[in-house]
Amino acid sequence: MKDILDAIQSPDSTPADIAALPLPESYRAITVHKDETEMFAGLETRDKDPRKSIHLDDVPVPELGPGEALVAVMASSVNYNSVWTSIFEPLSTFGFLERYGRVSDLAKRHDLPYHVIGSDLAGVVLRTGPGVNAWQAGDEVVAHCLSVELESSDGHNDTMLDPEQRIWGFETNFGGLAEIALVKSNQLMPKPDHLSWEEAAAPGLVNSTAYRQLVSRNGAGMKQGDNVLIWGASGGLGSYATQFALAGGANPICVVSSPQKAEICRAMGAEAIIDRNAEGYRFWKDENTQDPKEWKRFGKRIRELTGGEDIDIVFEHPGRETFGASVFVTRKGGTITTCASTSGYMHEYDNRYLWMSLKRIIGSHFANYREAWEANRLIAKGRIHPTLSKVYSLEDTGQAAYDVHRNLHQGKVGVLCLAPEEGLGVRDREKRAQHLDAINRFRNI
Ligand SMILES: C/C=C/C(=O)SCCNC(=O)CCNC(=O)[C@H](O)C(C)(C)COP(=O)(O)OP(=O)(O)OC[C@H]1O[C@@H](n2cnc3c(N)ncnc32)[C@H](O)[C@@H]1OP(=O)(O)O
Ligand SMILES: NC(=O)C1=CN([C@@H]2O[C@H](COP(=O)(O)OP(=O)(O)OC[C@H]3O[C@@H](n4cnc5c(N)ncnc54)[C@H](OP(=O)(O)O)[C@@H]3O)[C@@H](O)[C@H]2O)C=CC1
Repeated sequence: MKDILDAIQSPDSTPADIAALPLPESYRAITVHKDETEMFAGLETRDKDPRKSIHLDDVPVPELGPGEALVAVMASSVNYNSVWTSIFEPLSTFGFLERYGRVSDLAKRHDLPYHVIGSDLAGVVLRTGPGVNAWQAGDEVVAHCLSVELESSDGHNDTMLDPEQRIWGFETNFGGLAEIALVKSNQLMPKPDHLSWEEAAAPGLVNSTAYRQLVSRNGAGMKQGDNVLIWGASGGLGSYATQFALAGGANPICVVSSPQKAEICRAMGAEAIIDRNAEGYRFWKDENTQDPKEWKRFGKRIRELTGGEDIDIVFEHPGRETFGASVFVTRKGGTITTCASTSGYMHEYDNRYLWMSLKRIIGSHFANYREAWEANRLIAKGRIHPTLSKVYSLEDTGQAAYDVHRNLHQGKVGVLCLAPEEGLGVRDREKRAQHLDAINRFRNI
């Protein structure tokens, strides 16, 4: 692995040099173990500790198949899906690997007693499989996390609709929180050249998801002037949704839970900010009963911030706790677009406010190939910026996942895999200098 790192870091290395490097037999990877899926049985969700289930193991390098690439991972990032994997909720991800393993002989590689997790990477292509022409050894890349087979016509207009659609590193094995990752070559995209490895690895999953959910016609199709309510506006998804709203001429109404997070939103350029903690909204009176008076108080606050207007688009992901309020505060004909249910997936809302006011709920999930590419292009052009706050070593990934699970983090949390330190991998210093403040906005808060 040292030879690989030396070659990547040497300015004299050619693609042929990288292609000629022998692959190691094994590599260090963040895993969860199949024989531990019951380890948290009986505990409350918040008490399930990713530091106990996440391991750093030496695992064999997987066989490379047609249309695939092996990538030396310089840096990765923690996504909430790795938190779900590590607490075995809502399902153990080993069920996904078993199901994938039944698809073909090649897919059987993924069905193992350990799961190498992680759905983001920035790194360097080491090897490509038969049929890969667009990428070669030595290319500096990021990878989006959409894995599809594309053998059914269902996915030919929108690759997210492929019946064999999976999230790499969550529903497949050999993910990005590791020194080497296995991807389909169609997941590869050029690494933004003004960013370091860890900055480039941070946006992928959440930026692409926010792009489809908010901007794309497959999601809410946001337009100029829209009032967009963004839950968790300084979190992983929200920090990109806020940037898309601002860059697209919309008006983000940012919901956060602390003065520091409010300050981050202000620094991004948002003006309408609600501190849900300071204002003490309690949308649920008890576990089974919502309080419409609280929805109204929340809606009144939104009207104060918008000069009397209601919400055109709600960017939803907290789920059960907020969904009733989200449906209520949306304007006539408006849209609630949801990609998750962090606080619980059995939602409850007053349907009269949906049908009588002709509102729409749109389900959104990651992004198709093209949307992921467009979202990455905006990062590469310096129109949207990474929101990296803190960087951990591969050894400390369990702690990084714990921080995200406990909502102790800001924006995105990075992980160094092969990169020996932060700040490496920047190729275009001039472009970087133009955007330096924005790139560092979330750092060390
Ligand atoms: C990019 C990052 C993203 C994120 O972070 S997202 C957040 C993390 N992700 C999650 O939390 C999602 C985790 N996934 C899940 O919870 C589950 O993945 C689903 C609930 C989405 C699906 O459940 P399942 O059990 O995997 O599949 P079924 O579709 O419920 O299939 C079970 C059986 O039900 C049958 N079935 C499905 N639809 C119908 C129908 N319309 N009518 C009759 N039967 C149906 C199937 O065929 C199958 O059957 P048979 O067990 O016999 O094979
Ligand atoms: N379907 C898909 O493609 C994707 C789904 N997801 C899912 O989306 C969810 C969020 O992911 P991500 O943004 O990366 O996570 P983060 O934890 O980084 O951010 C989520 C933010 O939501 C806010 N929040 C959390 N709980 C609540 C609550 N009960 N009520 C109101 N606000 C809350 C918090 O902000 P604050 O405390 O400041 O209010 C938090 O910072 C996860 O469940 C994840 O699995 C993520 C990416 C893709």
